[in-house]
Amino acid sequence: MLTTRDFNTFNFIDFVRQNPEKHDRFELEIEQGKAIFHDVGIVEFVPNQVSDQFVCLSCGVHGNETAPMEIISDIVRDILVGSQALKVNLLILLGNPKAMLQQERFLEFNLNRMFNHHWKSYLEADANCYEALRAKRLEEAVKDFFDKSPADSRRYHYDLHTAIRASKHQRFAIYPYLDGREHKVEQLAFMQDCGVNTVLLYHKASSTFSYHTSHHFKADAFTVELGKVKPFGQNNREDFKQAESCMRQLVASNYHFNNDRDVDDLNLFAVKKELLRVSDDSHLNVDDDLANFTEFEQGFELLSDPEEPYTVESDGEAIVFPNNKVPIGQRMALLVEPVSLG
Ligand SMILES: O=C(O)CCC(=O)N[C@@H](CCC(=O)O)C(=O)O
Ligand SMILES: [Zn+2]
Repeated sequence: MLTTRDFNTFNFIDFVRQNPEKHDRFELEIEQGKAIFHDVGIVEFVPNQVSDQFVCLSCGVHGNETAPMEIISDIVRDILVGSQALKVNLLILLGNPKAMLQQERFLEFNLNRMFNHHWKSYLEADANCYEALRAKRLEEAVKDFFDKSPADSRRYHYDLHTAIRASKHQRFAIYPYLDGREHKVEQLAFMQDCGVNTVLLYHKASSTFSYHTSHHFKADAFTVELGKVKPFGQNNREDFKQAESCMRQLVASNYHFNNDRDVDDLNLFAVKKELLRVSDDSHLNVDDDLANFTEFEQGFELLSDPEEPYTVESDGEAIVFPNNKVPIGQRMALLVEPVSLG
């Protein structure tokens, strides 16, 4: 149990490390409101003054993506201490505690392919599947949180990640499919302010966390890739300064979303095609360390497969998230092309 004395030295990552399985729910009165420790890696902050903003910040959905966890841990400590203003309803999530303990992307299955209720089929196959149980728990947590938000309130979810490999665009975000709703200039401008100069517009429903909250709660949601995967303690926090500062402004209700902003400098891409593993023989003909957004020339056989190979159709098609180590049926890469806002 925590006491006020511990706040200055509180480290959210260590706290999760010490209680990776389960802990009882407990509440703390803090100067700025209330902190509710619902479960492992699930903390809600309720500000003293009623707010119509409901912000969810998640990190560690992949256990080896350490920089966002370090940032969120510092924000949690500073709210507890009182040096970070708390003016919004805030839900903090550390996605995959057990994978975090091992600094692995996941234990058995990719947690970020289990949202939008996809965990159900994994639980049917194995009732103890850790990642499926965790996806279910995280879905409950965001539901309980956003269900408290009145219809006319603002809901946000930024799911913070780092990518496996380098990227031609150092920071980029995925704007999940909006089921026909319009992309918001204010959100793209927020990404720009976070130091994210590239946004990928997703083309269909998916099983990611950001699509889940966007779809079910109409949250303004993004998966944000803030840099490259590194072990704990080896992240250069300067590289993440802009994003951290924007998240802190959001929590303090000091960030002003503006739909009149100019986002012409942003690189926008749309998904042209998802390359799926269709058989054991599916193989991407790229180096493991190929940078995200690398472009290819027409005619290059990018994906070899006896049944469904893929040859680049036009110059300039670029690849994002290439991964030869995914199970059959999952995406091996995204093929993207530049677009402008319609
Ligand atoms: O670097 C990689 O190959 C993967 C980085 C990562 O974890 N990306 C997310 C993107 C989620 C989305 O499409 O919104 C993921 O693959 O889960
Ligand atoms: Zn990730």
